[in-house]
Amino acid sequence: MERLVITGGAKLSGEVEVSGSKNAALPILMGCVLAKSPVTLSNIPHLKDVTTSLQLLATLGAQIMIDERMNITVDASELKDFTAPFALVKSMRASILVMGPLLARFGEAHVALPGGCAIGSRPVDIHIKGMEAMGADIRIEDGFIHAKAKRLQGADILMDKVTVTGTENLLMAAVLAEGVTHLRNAACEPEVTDLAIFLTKMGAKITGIGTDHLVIKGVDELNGVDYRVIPDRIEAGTYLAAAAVTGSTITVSNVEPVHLKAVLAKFIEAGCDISTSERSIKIDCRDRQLNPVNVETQPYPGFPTDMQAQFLVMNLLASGPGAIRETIFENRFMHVSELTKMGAHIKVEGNLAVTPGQDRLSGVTVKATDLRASACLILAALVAEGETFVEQIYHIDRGYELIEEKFHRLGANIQRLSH
Ligand SMILES: CC(=O)N[C@H]1[C@@H](OP(=O)(O)OP(=O)(O)OC[C@H]2O[C@@H](n3ccc(=O)[nH]c3=O)[C@H](O)[C@@H]2O)O[C@H](CO)[C@@H](O)[C@@H]1O
Ligand SMILES: C=C(OP(=O)(O)O)C(=O)O
Repeated sequence: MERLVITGGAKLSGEVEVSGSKNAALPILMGCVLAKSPVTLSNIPHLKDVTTSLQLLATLGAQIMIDERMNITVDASELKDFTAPFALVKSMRASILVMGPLLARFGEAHVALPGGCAIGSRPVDIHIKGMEAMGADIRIEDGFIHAKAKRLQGADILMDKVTVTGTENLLMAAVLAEGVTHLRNAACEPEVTDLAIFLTKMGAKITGIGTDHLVIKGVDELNGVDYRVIPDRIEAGTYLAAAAVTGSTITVSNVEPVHLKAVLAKFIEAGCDISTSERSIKIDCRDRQLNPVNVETQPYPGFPTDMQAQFLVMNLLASGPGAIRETIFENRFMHVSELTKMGAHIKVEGNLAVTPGQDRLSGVTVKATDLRASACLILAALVAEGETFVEQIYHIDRGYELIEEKFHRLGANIQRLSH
């Protein structure tokens, strides 16, 4: 079992380049199923979830080619299978995103039900209801969602909750449907927008991109394109938080600062100096103690739930009491018990995590429980006294490309151990 060992206390410096966005790459990879000719994607991060997506596409019969610059070509012109097996869906919930494209183009999809995940129950009822509203016949049997439709029909869909993958799945279903679809209360995350722009380049007719009301006029077919995926705003935010907790100054490059507006506002409130240029963000937190901040997670453009764990570590080390309220997922404080092992004082009441503020943590052995929990344990380890061993790091490999190399280049004392 691989694990990370981190010796705390090093200051960070220099520049780190952010990889392509996981949460944009995954729906766009699934969106390749919609095209009659090959799609070539660049800035795709080298991550476990991307490998799983490519395995899924290959299982369906797509041809995959990867060139020496890591551009990925997906040729889904002829697919022979419409089933997403449990083995793949269980390791990556985003596999559900193959349902909309398969149903829209081939009239058939069989997708294993995604299991309960560490951060909450994460149902897919909104995806299913939306596709039913578009005329799909859906049955759940033997742990699979079986969906069929002659041709999906445009519909007026008001989603009960703001759901990122729900919006993406229904958007991909709608682009080849007959007639006009309205997706109301749609998620506005930059990753949804990136998918919509990608689909538009393939020939889809979508208006309202970037708003909570998407209007899609179905077309008969979509064609392959070359497309570059946006940078990962959560990876960028994680490195900025690492600089904040270690009292360092670093520059994060290949980033879209506008995607991090709510997050940057909280860094500034925490007392960090932030300066942005078109594609980079510089943070300077030298010679100061962080101010505590109050954070409430919200759909975009609000503060992202995927940055909540990292800000909890910032609050831990702040000069006074701070509070983090998680409103998106009902069980996203799994990192709290691991941080407590490191000497953290955190009181959780329902969806609120309150920290009094403290100035030291101790290195121990901790377990990563989910992707962003693993990131926050690394941040805590960077400041802890002594060595911290982070176990179950397969979680982190789902979402952070070359994490120990990137941190090492910034000056952190971090190593991957294979035993
Ligand atoms: C691959 C990907 O893009 N993952 C992101 C996506 O997850 P994901 O798309 O799974 O998260 P959602 O936006 O769907 O979830 C938001 C809330 O809606 C609920 N819900 C969702 C769908 C549904 O059919 N019914 C329902 O009740 C969920 O349980 C949750 O409470 O958005 C989350 C919220 O920004 C991020 O944390 C994840 O990193
Ligand atoms: C929760 C996350 O991912 P996923 O939806 O793929 O589990 C995440 O990226 O923080």
